[in-house]
Amino acid sequence: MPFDRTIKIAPSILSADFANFGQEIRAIEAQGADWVHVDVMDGHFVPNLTFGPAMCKAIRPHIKTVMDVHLMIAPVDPYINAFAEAGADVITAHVEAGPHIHRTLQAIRATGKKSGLALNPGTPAAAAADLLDMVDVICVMTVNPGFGGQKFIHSQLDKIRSFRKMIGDRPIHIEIDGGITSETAPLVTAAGADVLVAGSGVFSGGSVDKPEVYGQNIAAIRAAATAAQA
Ligand SMILES: O=C(CO)[C@H](O)[C@H](O)COP(=O)(O)O
Ligand SMILES: [Fe+2]
Repeated sequence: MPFDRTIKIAPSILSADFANFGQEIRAIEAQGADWVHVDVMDGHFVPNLTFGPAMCKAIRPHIKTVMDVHLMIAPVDPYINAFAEAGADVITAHVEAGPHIHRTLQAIRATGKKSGLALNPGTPAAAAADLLDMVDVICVMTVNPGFGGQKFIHSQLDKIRSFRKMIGDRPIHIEIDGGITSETAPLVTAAGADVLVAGSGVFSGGSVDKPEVYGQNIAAIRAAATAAQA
């Protein structure tokens, strides 16, 4: 996974057809997805339940790009090896998920995978300041985690700008998760983001029988994002 800051679109399969993940993943990749974002929820850290490592392992052979696993679970540490073995390329944990996030990031790095650190909307950028040497991806949540299709929280733009300054020229992606559309994409890339997760923004209106809609949605988000990139 070589580092560069060209805009990457990471469709979240939370908005895909759950009975058809293999075909859905092949469709979004054929239509231009750069990463595939997988939202793991435990019904405890967030008020929703989705997938575990077995599901990640089952979909892995369908992913040719990057498997970006967003863990919304607490505790995290007992499950890191399972998600690494399931084939994740990026494993992201939440700073709010426990008292020992530095240990969690060490454990992710020890698997040889890229480490991600996610922050809820109520958590300031400063919470990550002493962790940047342990992090490959900062994930700024622009919705409260737990559900797709929520409205973008504009107050997070200042946090993205703070991270852009804090990171400087370190090889750390700034990923934005929640409420990304072709309207909100330019706001976040102007503020400094380079990886854009989009669930409803990519999947709405399309299907495996109408994959060109995924392509149009991805292209519209990418064009708006790229034109505004800081
Ligand atoms: O982590 C998430 C929710 O907790 C999802 O990745 C995110 O909400 C994507 O969905 P949408 O683009 O529809 O907001
Ligand atoms: Fe996510």
